[in-house]
Amino acid sequence: MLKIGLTGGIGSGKSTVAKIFNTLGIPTFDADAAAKNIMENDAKVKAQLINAFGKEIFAQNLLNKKYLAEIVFKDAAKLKLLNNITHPATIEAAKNWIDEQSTPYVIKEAALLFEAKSAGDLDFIIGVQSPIQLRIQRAMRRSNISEEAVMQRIEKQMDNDEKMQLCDFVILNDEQQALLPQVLTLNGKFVDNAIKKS
Ligand SMILES: CC(C)(COP(=O)(O)OP(=O)(O)OC[C@H]1O[C@@H](n2cnc3c(N)ncnc32)[C@H](O)[C@@H]1O)[C@@H](O)C(=O)NCCC(=O)NCCS
Ligand SMILES: Nc1ncnc2c1ncn2[C@@H]1O[C@H](COP(=O)(O)OP(=O)(O)OP(=O)(O)O)[C@@H](O)[C@H]1O
Repeated sequence: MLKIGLTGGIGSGKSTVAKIFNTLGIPTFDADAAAKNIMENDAKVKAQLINAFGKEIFAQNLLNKKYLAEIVFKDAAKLKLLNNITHPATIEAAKNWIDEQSTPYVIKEAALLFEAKSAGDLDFIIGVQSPIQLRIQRAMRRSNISEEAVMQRIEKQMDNDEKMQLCDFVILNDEQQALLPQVLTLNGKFVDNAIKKS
């Protein structure tokens, strides 16, 4: 089975592209959602988080995302501490999930594939590219945060041009080019490749 990574900066449209693959019957793993699930439900991770950031980051067992985001995206050392707690468990969850799938290929969607050094296990990586102004507007609207807060996150991610150069394929999500034909072309390539590999 082929393992395909799907990455891109904040607001680039990764989840939107992942949904299209999903409608074609391709299973997709969402690393952001998995990380949140682990943070709220894995007792060991939860204890490490409380130890690092205080019990205030949980309210009635739910992660107070706004509060935690305000702490970590302002402070590189605290973000590193958070990443060191969440990334190994999320990478492990992705591996376990991939082992359970049986389609010709699967998609792992993660904003930080390269930053978290989890790209090595994948056969191909798709990057989703969007103009920076669109990304900022989408992220502001989607998460109800300020432009400054979006910029703080962008500064913590790998330079976008560098990220796209590391990808095998790039999908352009500029709201001019249609996404579906781009996804269908890649789907054809991956199915062919999976057949050759088997
Ligand atoms: C800090 C948290 C609580 C903020 O939650 P919030 O709902 O506001 O954002 P969400 O998780 O939906 O992320 C939105 C986008 O922010 C960016 N982002 C998230 N975490 C990080 C990070 N550690 N470093 C850089 N950018 C990040 C990504 O582009 C992501 O797609 C949350 O992002 C988190 O728990 N992050 C740590 C886990 C993690 O690394 N997730 C990403 C796995 S790829
Ligand atoms: N082509 C598009 N046309 C219209 N809206 C779009 C398009 N692509 C993305 N969006 C919107 O922009 C927002 C961000 O998109 P999406 O969640 O897919 O990005 P993402 O890369 O997964 O973001 P993040 O890293 O911030 O989680 C969403 O509200 C989505 O509906």
